[in-house]
Amino acid sequence: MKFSTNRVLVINPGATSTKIAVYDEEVVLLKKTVEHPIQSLEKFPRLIDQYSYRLDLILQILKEEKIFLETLTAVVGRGGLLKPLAGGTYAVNEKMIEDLKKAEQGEHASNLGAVMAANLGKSLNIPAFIVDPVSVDEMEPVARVSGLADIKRISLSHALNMKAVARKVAKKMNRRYEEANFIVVHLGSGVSVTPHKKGKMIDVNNAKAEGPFSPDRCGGLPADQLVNLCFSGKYTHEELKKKLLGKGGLYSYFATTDVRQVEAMAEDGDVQADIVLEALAYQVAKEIGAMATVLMGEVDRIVLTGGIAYSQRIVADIMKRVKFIAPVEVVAGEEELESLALGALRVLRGEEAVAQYS
Ligand SMILES: Nc1ncnc2c1ncn2[C@@H]1O[C@H](COP(=O)(O)OP(=O)(O)OP(=O)(O)O)[C@@H](O)[C@H]1O
Ligand SMILES: CCCC(=O)O
Repeated sequence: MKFSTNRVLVINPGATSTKIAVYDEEVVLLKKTVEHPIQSLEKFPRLIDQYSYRLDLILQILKEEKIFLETLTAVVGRGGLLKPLAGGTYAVNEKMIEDLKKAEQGEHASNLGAVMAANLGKSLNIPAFIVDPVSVDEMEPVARVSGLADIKRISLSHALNMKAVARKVAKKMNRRYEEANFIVVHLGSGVSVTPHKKGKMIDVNNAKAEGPFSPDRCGGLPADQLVNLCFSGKYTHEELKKKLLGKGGLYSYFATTDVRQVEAMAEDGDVQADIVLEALAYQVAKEIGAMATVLMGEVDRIVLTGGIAYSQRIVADIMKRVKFIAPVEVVAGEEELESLALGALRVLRGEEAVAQYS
C-alpha cells in the first residue's frame, strides 16, 4: 500500500561507505551509514561493479528496519560525474545510466547513486531522481578560459551541499536563493569555493584540481614544477594522480587527513603543523577574495560548510581575512542526505520542474 505522503529513499554512496535515509516528507524515519571495509571493495575491478554489493546491503537494512519497499513513493541518489549540466533535480534516465557506466567524466563513488536509484525505481515503479550532481556547471563563459588553449576550466564541486546550505542561509535572511549573492565554501576532504550569483554557481575552483589544498588533495600547484615532477621518472601516471588526489594536501605533510590530529600536533608545539594549518585557511581566504571579485563585491554572505567548518581555529583564521567582504555564516558538517530528500520533495510537490538529462 502506498502512503498518501511522500516517502523517499535517499542513497548517497561515498568512497568507503554508503549513507542511506528514508524521509516521510521532511521527517527522518531512518538514517544509516554502512561502512565498506577496503577488503570488500578491492575485489571489484571497477567502481560500477560494486553496485549489487551495495544495493543488497541497503535492501537488507530496509528489511531489518521494517521499512517495506512497497511503501516508498520515490528514490533519490547522489548524482556523479555526468556531462556538465545546470543545477536541479533530474529524473534518472537511460542516457544518464549509460554515461555513468562508461564513466567518461571519471570514476567517483557518487556515480553509483543514480544507477542504484534507477534499478529500485524501475522494480518498484516509482520515480527515481538525482539532485545537483558533482558536475553541475553554471560557469560563465569568461570563467572557462584557463590561459592555455588546450585546456578548458571545468566545474566539479560539492554542488549538492553548497546549494542546499545557500538555500538554508537565504531562508534565514528571508530572501530567496535566486535573489541573493553568496560565496559558499565547502571544507571537506575536498574544498570547493563558489560564487553563487542569484542561484547560479558562476565560477568554482575544480575541487579535484584547482584552488586551495585540502586534507587529501593538493589543489592548484605551480605548473612548471609539476611538469618537472611528471617527467622525473619517480612516479607512474597512476601513482602521481593518486599522490595529487587522495595523498596530497595535509596527508602529504603529516600522513593523516584528520584535521583534528594536525591541530593536536600544532598545539603540542609542532611548528610545521601550525604553519600548514594556517596555510590551509590562508589559501581558502585568498580564493574567497578572488570569488568576491567575480561578484564585483556584491556579496550578501560568505558561508562556510563541511566537516572542517567544525574547526574553531580554521574558521577563525579564515574569518579574520574575509570578514571585511561580507558577514560570515558557519553551517558546519554536510547535509547531503537531507539535501537529496528536499530536492526530490520539491519536484514531487510540484514546487520545481524536474530536469531532463540528455
Ligand atoms: N570537529 C572537527 N574539527 C576539525 N576538523 C574536523 C572536525 N570534524 C571533521 N573534521 C574534518 O573534516 C574533514 C572531513 O569533512 P567532510 O566529512 O565534510 O568530508 P567528506 O565527506 O569525507 O568529503 P567531501 O566533503 O570532500 O565529500 C576531515 O579532514 C576531518 O578531519
Ligand atoms: C569533485 C568534488 C566532489 C568531491 O570531491 O566529492
